[in-house]
Amino acid sequence: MKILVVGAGATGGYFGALLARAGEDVTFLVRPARAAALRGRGLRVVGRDEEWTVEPRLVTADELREPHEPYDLVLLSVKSTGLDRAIEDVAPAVGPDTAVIPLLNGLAHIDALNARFGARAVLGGVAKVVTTLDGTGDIRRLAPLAHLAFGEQDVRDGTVSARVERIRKVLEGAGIDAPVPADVLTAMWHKWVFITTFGAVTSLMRGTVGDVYDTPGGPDLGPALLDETAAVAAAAGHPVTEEERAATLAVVSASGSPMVPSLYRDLVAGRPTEVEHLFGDLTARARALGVPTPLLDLATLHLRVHQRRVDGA
Ligand SMILES: NC(=O)C1=CN([C@@H]2O[C@H](COP(=O)(O)OP(=O)(O)OC[C@H]3O[C@@H](n4cnc5c(N)ncnc54)[C@H](OP(=O)(O)O)[C@@H]3O)[C@@H](O)[C@H]2O)C=CC1
Ligand SMILES: CC(C)(CO)C(=O)C(=O)O
Repeated sequence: MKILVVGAGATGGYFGALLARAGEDVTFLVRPARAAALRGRGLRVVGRDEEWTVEPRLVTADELREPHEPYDLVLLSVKSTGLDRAIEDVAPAVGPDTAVIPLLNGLAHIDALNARFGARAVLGGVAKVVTTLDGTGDIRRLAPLAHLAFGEQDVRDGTVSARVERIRKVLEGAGIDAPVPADVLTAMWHKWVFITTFGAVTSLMRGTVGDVYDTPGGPDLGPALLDETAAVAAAAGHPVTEEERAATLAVVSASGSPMVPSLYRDLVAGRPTEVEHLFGDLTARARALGVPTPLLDLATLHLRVHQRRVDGA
């Protein structure tokens, strides 16, 4: 299977490195600065008990415009802020039989991808990894998750298509946990509920889960935010199960927990965040559905003020 990973950052770099290490035919679409860094030191993954490097095959957008065989699978792993550019850059790689799996959190990218490539090409995807790019460009693995749930967008009953089965085998062969949910769009909604709850708790309070939870009044914030995010999902037709609710609460209600999401890491590092994709979109949908979300609105405003500063406005 010919695989193109768009972006060799925290998520794409990690999944792509696992696939390359397993001997799969993987190429990374990267921009020139990342290409130069990767040519110099390889694609290195470091974690608590691991340190390994693959020599990645690289292609830039200009090179991808040269004639080539279409790819079978594209893993799209850019941040939402780079989505429009990435869609244009990857377009020459997408042929009539190419499957595109996005790893982004949120949901709006599905519409953008459908509009550009047609809904048949685009699968839903939910990535659960805890990775970050460190100052040297290495992929730093912060927790032992390597999970990529995916499936056909129009399936609601867990039916596994032939191409999904083929892709699942390849992912699992590389050590990636690759379940096919009954309804991948619902799974994406539920990850969105989780990440906005977790993102709002930590970003609004500028602290880890433990910092917030261990402060008087702090334990109330996670459940209150989850009530709002889950209410939007339910109104949109994707109610969160009790089990998922409990799983999210367990993450945001943990004394001493050092956990933060990638959104928080971007915020405190002064980088752009995915505020519009994750929070702007969710609160707009809440308005349209008539669901009040005062805490989410506050988190959105907080992140927008940061974004305005980053943009130099
Ligand atoms: N980090 C995590 O633990 C998780 C993140 N996610 C989600 O995954 C998505 C990706 O996040 P993450 O991997 O952390 O982001 P990163 O910023 O670490 O990686 C994105 C990479 O995409 C590259 N890129 C951007 N535009 C292009 C382009 N046009 N062509 C080629 N490369 C491009 C960037 O490279 P350059 O150096 O050129 O800017 C960067 O290396 C987000 O939506 C995030 O919310 C989901 C689960 C976990
Ligand atoms: C919380 C986590 C790590 C789960 O995959 C995530 O999606 C993020 O940090 O953006």
